[in-house]
Amino acid sequence: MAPHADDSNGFANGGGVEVAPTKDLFTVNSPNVEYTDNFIKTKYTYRTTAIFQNADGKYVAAPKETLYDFKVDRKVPKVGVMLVGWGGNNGTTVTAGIMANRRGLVWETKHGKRAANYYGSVIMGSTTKLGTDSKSGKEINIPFHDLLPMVHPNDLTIGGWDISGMNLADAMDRAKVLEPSLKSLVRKEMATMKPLPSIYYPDFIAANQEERADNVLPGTKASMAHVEQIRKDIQEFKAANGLDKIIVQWTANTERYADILEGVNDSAENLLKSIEAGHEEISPSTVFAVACILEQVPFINGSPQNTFVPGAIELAEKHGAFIGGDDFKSGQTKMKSALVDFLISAGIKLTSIASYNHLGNNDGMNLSSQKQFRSKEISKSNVVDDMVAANSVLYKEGEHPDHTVVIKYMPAVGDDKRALDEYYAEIFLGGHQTISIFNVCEDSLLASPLIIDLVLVTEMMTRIEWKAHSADGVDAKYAGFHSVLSILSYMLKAPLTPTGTPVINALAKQRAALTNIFRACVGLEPENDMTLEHKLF
Ligand SMILES: NC(=O)c1ccc[n+]([C@@H]2O[C@H](COP(=O)([O-])OP(=O)(O)OC[C@H]3O[C@@H](n4cnc5c(N)ncnc54)[C@H](O)[C@@H]3O)[C@@H](O)[C@H]2O)c1
Ligand SMILES: O=P([O-])([O-])O[C@@H]1[C@@H](O)[C@H](O)[C@@H](O)[C@H](O)[C@@H]1O
Repeated sequence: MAPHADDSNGFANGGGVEVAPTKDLFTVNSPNVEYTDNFIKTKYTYRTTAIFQNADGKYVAAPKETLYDFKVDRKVPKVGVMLVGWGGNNGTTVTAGIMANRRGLVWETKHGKRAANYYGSVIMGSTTKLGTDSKSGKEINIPFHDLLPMVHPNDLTIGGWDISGMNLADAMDRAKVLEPSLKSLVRKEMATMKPLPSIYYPDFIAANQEERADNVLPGTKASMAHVEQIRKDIQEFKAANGLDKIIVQWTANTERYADILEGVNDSAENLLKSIEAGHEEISPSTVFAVACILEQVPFINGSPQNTFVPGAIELAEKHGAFIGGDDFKSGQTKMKSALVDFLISAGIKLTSIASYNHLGNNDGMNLSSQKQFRSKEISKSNVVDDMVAANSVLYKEGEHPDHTVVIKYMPAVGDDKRALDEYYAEIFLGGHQTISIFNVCEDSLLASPLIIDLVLVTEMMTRIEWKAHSADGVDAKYAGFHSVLSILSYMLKAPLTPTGTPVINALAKQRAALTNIFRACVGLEPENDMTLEHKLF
């Protein structure tokens, strides 16, 4: 059914004039949803449960309703993605992958023909339940990408920076990720792509990376000149390609953690002063983040280091710029966040997690250096904290499973990481359950779809605004979501959240948050899977 035109208070009155149906896969017929040529406007009742504790310590639960107005810009812009570390395994793989999809390529492998796809992308490869068929009662599921007017990855323009000046065809060969038959089909176009020179502060990544650093800007410490050069690169890339919007992602090497120093990077003002002064504790990734924030371009960190020092977060909030991170959640950890959620929510007391992997790509070589490994060890270890803390039946205050993370560099296996995990748990009457998993992850083929999802969701968030709904029609101003995009957590190992807010790592909860926030933007209730229509008759 086509939507209705709005009435005086800006929302459909259910009896207005029909407007032309949109080209979207679906429309929502509701008095709380209005479609115009440019916007979807919804009046949304956000229902939660407020908990109070009375004098004798008992909880009192009270349903709570908060009214919001959401506004979605339906115009899909022309979007550019600039990758820091473009010449790496992920960067070359995601570039070739989008190229292959755009051209509908099919190539020969030893297992027969293979066609380009977006498997592993939650936005492009999964579906979401829209609702229940009013006649048959069957679930109606739609491609996740159709839930909101999102950019299509085939339409993305890709560029970026690398400390290695190798063109993307040669870098693709260096990465050793893709089949030769596929590489031959994209080689010509990839060879025309050359990363922009980048900033390189040797102390932040492993010394074994030095030999590829032949494409660097002058200076080995932070400087405003570096910030301005990155901003200029962004502006020129946007203009040269006729783009409406740019998203920047860090898929460069894992850096060591930066020390959080009072007066240096603890506030926006101090961080800018420190960059001006060339302080040696400011990392390349933080300089990129500052440049993007000042350029009002979203910056996403796909690596585990603490790019977003307190000063960077404050700067983003001050400028209303989007940031997100940290560390793509591609294989071993993604599985962990689902398995731990299953075990603990099933009342099984997980007591030990051993996560070992070895890999032979350049990332693995960089991680063979202890300081860079430590960044990864942190992001891979914290992923169970919320699930353990939520279950006081199994775990006493402060109690948690043993958890060890080991990563070894074994050049022979290249990008095909071998992950060996053991989950050991206590079960009924003193029994034990041991789950051992051997998992070969082709790391870059798992991470590249996440790079795409992070771009699509981040870009969509730049077109969503909200305000508190006021019944008396007082026109509060629309605003964007908080600068720290915690909605991205499904794609990330160590989700960055607004200061003081909880970190959710449980994979199902992360996906539900993404789904239901997008559903709210078209005026639909959260999916709860109660299916009472199939239980009460
Ligand atoms: N592939 C995965 O499964 C996966 C999963 C989670 C996180 N990550 C993270 O993503 C990042 C990239 O992974 P990868 O496998 O592509 O690594 P890679 O080593 O193949 O690529 C990193 C690229 O970054 C470049 N680089 C390093 N410092 C730079 C700088 N200051 N500016 C610009 N370029 C710079 C390197 O030259 C290299 O080309 C790593 O930090 C890795 O930990 C990867
Ligand atoms: O996402 P995930 O498979 O848990 O973690 C991976 C690690 O196991 C791997 O050693 C590292 O090189 C990748 O960058 C990635 O972080």
